[in-house]
Amino acid sequence: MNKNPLIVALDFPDSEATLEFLAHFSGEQLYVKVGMELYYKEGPAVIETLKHQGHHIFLDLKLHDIPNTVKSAMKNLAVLGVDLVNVHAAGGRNMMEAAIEGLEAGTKPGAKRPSCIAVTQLTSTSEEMLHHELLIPGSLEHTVLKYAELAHAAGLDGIVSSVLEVPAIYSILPHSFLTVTPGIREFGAAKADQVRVATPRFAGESGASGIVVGRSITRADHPVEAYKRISSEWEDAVNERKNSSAFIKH
Ligand SMILES: O=C(O)c1cc(=O)[nH]c(=O)n1[C@@H]1O[C@H](COP(=O)(O)O)[C@@H](O)[C@H]1O
Repeated sequence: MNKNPLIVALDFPDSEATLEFLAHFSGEQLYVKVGMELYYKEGPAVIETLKHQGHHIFLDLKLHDIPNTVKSAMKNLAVLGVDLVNVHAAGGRNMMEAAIEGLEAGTKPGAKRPSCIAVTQLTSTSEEMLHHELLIPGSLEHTVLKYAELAHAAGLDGIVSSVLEVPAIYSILPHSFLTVTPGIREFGAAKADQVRVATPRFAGESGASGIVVGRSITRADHPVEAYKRISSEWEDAVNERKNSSAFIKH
């Protein structure tokens, strides 16, 4: 993953709507995320189109199945030549190891294997939901930390969590381990279905490796302005943090 990207979630119904949105950026190469909505409609063709336009791609299909199935599916995803893919850490260590094996098997000779990250607990999950619906006791942070440790032990490149858990993750894992954080909202903006949210500035101050931003940009009246405003808030905070004496280089 390139340094501290702002990843734009292309949560659109089809290629047409996606390309219409990207046209606002007049050829600028972005880091984009293709999720289930778009991929299940358009399949590999949309990945080809986005690659052709020069965008970096996070293919967010959140695999969660038995190890053998995940391994075979990841082999097929690696063939697409995307930059980043993901699984649910709740699938367990064997499943995450199988994901890496599949990606290695599917990566073309000489090409870089896609990075693979594990969703710890969705940013739409609250601690109350964790206890009463998922029946996981203890604090939400503790669960995220345990899943992050498991993902690290399985050889994954990082995790997805909310910004709120990032400092705790880096108290136990190296800074080379990626923390990709959705649930980003500008100050005062509506949370919608997200629970564990943070501003772009707080994400940068907390040491997140990257942020994922969807509706705040894709549904904005002026998407390019929203993108620029959010990315400069994020990048300024990242740079201030790196320049501060408290930042330890790993
Ligand atoms: O894996 C993800 O990208 C993801 C994990 C998570 O815990 N929470 C989460 O919101 N996401 C994705 O990040 C994006 C957030 O969208 P907005 O809430 O519109 O900014 C969506 O595409 C989600 O699918």
